[in-house]
Amino acid sequence: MADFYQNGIVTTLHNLSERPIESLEAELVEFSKKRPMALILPSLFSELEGEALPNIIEHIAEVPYLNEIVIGLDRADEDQFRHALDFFGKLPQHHRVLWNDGPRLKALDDELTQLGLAPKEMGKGRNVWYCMGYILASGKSESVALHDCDILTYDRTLLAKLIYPVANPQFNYEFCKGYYARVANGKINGRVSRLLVTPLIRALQRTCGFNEYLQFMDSFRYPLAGEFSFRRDVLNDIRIPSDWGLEIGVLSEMHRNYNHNRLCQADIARVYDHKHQDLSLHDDQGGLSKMSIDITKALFRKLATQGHTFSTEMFRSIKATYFRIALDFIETYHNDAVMNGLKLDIHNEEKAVEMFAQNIMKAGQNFLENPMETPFIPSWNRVNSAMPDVFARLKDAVEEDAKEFGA
Ligand SMILES: O=C(O)[C@H](O)COP(=O)(O)O
Repeated sequence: MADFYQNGIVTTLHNLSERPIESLEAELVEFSKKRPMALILPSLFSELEGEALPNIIEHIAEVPYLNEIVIGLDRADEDQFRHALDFFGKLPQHHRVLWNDGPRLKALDDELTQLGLAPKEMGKGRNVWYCMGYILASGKSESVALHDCDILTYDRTLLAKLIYPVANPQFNYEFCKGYYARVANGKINGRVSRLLVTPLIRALQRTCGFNEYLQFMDSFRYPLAGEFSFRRDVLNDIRIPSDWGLEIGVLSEMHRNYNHNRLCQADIARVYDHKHQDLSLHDDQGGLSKMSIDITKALFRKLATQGHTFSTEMFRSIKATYFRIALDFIETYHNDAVMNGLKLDIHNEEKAVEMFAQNIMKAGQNFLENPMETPFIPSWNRVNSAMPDVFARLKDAVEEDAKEFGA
């Protein structure tokens, strides 16, 4: 039986019973009358050809409570977009595919670039941002869930549990973050979450002194989960990073905009596995190496907005403190694995920690050299005030694409 502890400052909604999916969904269908629901799927074209997404779509096709599905499609040419329309055409729910590389959405993006309002980097953050804009533009949904398209262990229970906290009209949550055990195929995964994020937050708590934001971040059981849900009004004011700091950035924005009692996390899956990226030991522009630098910079930036000052010496002591804590964590994870009959390769874990430690210095140096650099995409409120017809235009572009390229 799962635990029921509330160890952090954010409410945790656990999996305390094996509640049948039919019973959860029956409730969600009732909720949807008061709070219509949407799902955002940020996807790469390559994921349509992978192992995970076809199964995800089969499951979603069975979901009875969704009012709309918004798919953000990245890295697709015209033929691939046509194929994507066909692929997602299996969904019986109302859905739209945002062809982010198509001429219509590109033209809008170019205009936003001229106003200095477009995302500066390609990637998931940009994709999610346009999907959020589309949800605001369509104005049809009140509660919105978002999850990755590379989940190998997908089951529609994940979606039901993810959206439930923001869908139940008796609950007051504005935002819910998903969590799950990252154990699959006899191994403990989640290298960046386990070996960078948690030990770095603990190291920052030691070096920067008590900080409520760090306590807040430490409350999340899986801070890098790509699954979260929110009420529609969250979308107006959120600023999201376009780099790998997306998940951390979303949590930081929730901390800035809402009281803790409006936020929660929920246990959404018994098992979870996704596509694993390379550690990328020798190239800090790719894989988990780039991810770790972006995440570390996101944490430094947020602390700087809270009045913390940083210097090379400070980063050195953060790195040393991190390193000690992370090595102790490896022992903890190892013992946990052994007791459960799982595998944990200590050598690989230490290699990852050594690289993350170096990347903390790189992120720090980068922060000192470019203190004003920000990967944040402007909020939709700001974009709407600079371009008052932006929502109508975004919606029209998507509709026109659907008309022109659909079957
Ligand atoms: O969640 C994480 O820590 C990263 O996405 C890496 O996950 P992995 O180690 O399971 O590939």
